[in-house]
Amino acid sequence: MIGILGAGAWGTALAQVIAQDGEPVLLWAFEPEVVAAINETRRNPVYLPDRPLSDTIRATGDLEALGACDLVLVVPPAQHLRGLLAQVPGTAPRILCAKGIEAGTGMLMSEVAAEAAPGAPVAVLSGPTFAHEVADGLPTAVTLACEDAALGGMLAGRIARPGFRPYLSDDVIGAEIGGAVKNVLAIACGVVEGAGLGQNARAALIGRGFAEMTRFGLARGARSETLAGLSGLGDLVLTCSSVSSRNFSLGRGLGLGQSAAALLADRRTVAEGASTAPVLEQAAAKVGVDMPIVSAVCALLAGRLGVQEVVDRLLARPLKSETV
Ligand SMILES: NC(=O)c1ccc[n+]([C@@H]2O[C@H](COP(=O)([O-])OP(=O)(O)OC[C@H]3O[C@@H](n4cnc5c(N)ncnc54)[C@H](O)[C@@H]3O)[C@@H](O)[C@H]2O)c1
Ligand SMILES: O=P(O)(O)OC[C@H](O)CO
Repeated sequence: MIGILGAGAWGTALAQVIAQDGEPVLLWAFEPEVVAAINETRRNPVYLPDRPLSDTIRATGDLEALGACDLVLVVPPAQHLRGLLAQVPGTAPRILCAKGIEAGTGMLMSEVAAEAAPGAPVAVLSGPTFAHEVADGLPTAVTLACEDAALGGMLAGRIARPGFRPYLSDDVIGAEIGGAVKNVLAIACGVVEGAGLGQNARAALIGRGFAEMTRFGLARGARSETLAGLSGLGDLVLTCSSVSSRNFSLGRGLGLGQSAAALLADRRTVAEGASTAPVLEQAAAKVGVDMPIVSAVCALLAGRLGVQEVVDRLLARPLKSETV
């Protein structure tokens, strides 16, 4: 049986994909009301409303119950991954689906998992995947990265479905960096939208943001073809183009003049870029990588600079070569 840790929009959508052919899925939810709603109404009204769920999905609030699963998809917000994963017994493979960098440690999710769940092999699932589209069965392709090619192939076979196509990679760090960095860049693109800076500016941010992602990724040992693939450029384009992205929507609010504190207060859904941005800025400085767009997002989120100041500063930087 496949277990899923986290019944937000993404964990619930993944449960629905996997259960579509009748495979049993055990879905752990943090909130008791979500557990009850899924089991009693076949819906997740909090995080994925209006999508009927398969009868073979059973929800639980007991993390230890995931120990009975032969594969666990790990889908909580990045900042909760360590504490939750440490409570799941056993050494069954874990597929890490959260996109972010841990605050305080600067660790990628695979590095956190190595500490929190030693002995359990890990893979990373990342790519352009709006949960509501996946839950609706629309065609989706993802990167599934695993250092052990044989295990990766086995895991791909376990989760592939007719409309859900994993592409294999052995570049775990590359897949993680693409997913974490694009969330921060999506905030920047949302700012462009909210402030009415135009489509040229949005395309420039995607292009130069990808240069930042590539510089940082290469410095951390990622491969350029991974960053140019589904989990990097693919997800960057998706998330920088639509208010379906929570990160883009957060940026749009900043661009409209709202404060980050007001935008982040009381929200139940996660915008991972907000917590990843400052730790990414620190991690980049540590490896000597310049990430001016990421730094601009940090300044906006912290309220140190306004939108116009950030734009002026980015445009006033010394002229330079386009190459990464
Ligand atoms: N939603 C998507 O389209 C999507 C797609 C791909 C990847 N992801 C990634 O998946 C991860 C989960 O995102 P999501 O969209 O499913 O979440 P969500 O925004 O839909 O829901 C928030 C989640 O946080 C959990 N949560 C809140 N407080 C908690 C606490 N104190 N302890 C533990 N859990 C708590 C909730 O139970 C819920 O599962 C993120 O890293 C996100 O970047 C999301
Ligand atoms: O809504 P966002 O910004 O968290 O993006 C969701 C997914 O990561 C898109 O691939």
